[in-house]
Amino acid sequence: MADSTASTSDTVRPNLARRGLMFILSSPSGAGKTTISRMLLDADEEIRLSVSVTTRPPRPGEIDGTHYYFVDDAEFDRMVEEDDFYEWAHVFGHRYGTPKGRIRSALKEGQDFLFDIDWQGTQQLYQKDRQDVVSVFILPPSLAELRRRLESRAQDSADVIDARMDRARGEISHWAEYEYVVVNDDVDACFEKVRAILEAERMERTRQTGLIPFVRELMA
Ligand SMILES: Nc1nc2c(ncn2[C@@H]2O[C@H](COP(=O)(O)OP(=O)(O)O)[C@@H](O)[C@H]2O)c(=O)[nH]1
Ligand SMILES: Nc1ncnc2c1ncn2[C@@H]1O[C@H](COP(=O)(O)OP(=O)(O)O)[C@@H](O)[C@H]1O
Repeated sequence: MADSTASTSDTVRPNLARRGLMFILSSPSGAGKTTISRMLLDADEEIRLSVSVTTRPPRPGEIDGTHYYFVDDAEFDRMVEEDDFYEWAHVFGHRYGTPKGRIRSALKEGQDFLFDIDWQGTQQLYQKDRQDVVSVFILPPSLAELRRRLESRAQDSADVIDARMDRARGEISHWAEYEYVVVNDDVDACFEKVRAILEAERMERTRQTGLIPFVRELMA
């Protein structure tokens, strides 16, 4: 996590304090956002996944509390009533939501969060917290390749894959609401591009709260 350890030594690079950011990755289902998210979480210690709550059943290999918090409809209703969500939406006949947790206070301390959420959630986060959001939309190289990936993942029935393909055009139509758009053709190349966006956004001037005292000292 970033902290303010500006050193007086000329040889030590200061690690300036900064606000964390809310890094959103969205894509039509199957384009690869889960894959890219996991690569980013493995490679980068400063970003943490915002684990969503969902009413959809777990897929093989998904762990409760790690990939999602899996709840039933009654529990989701209770959380909505108690205003526990930052945002929530209906997707593919299930409900998905971002629990509030301690996101706001952690952002102030320089913690970055990764959000694997859809365009509806992205719009809600923009409305609530414009300054901290960075949004990336991932496109598949073609619709034929999108179907191939959904089939190769082998976790959905043929009906569910058809439904996801039907929805893909609708999801892609939201591409222009995102700041960055990356085509996921080669997965390593896509990952490097997404990582470069994150690195650049961390250096955005207004996010670097440690700059003012640092520059003041430089000029003193
Ligand atoms: N708005 C919103 N969307 C979410 C949330 N969590 C997941 N989603 C989206 O719900 C959609 C379906 O997710 P999932 O069932 O895991 O299937 P996927 O499309 O293969 O990732 C994806 O577009 C996710 O980005 C959330 O907390 N809020
Ligand atoms: N660039 C790529 N080339 C080939 N296969 C990919 C690529 N990116 C992801 N995949 C595969 O496509 C499938 C869907 O990817 P996933 O990350 O689950 O998508 P999403 O989270 O967007 O639904 C997975 O089996 C994944 O391993």
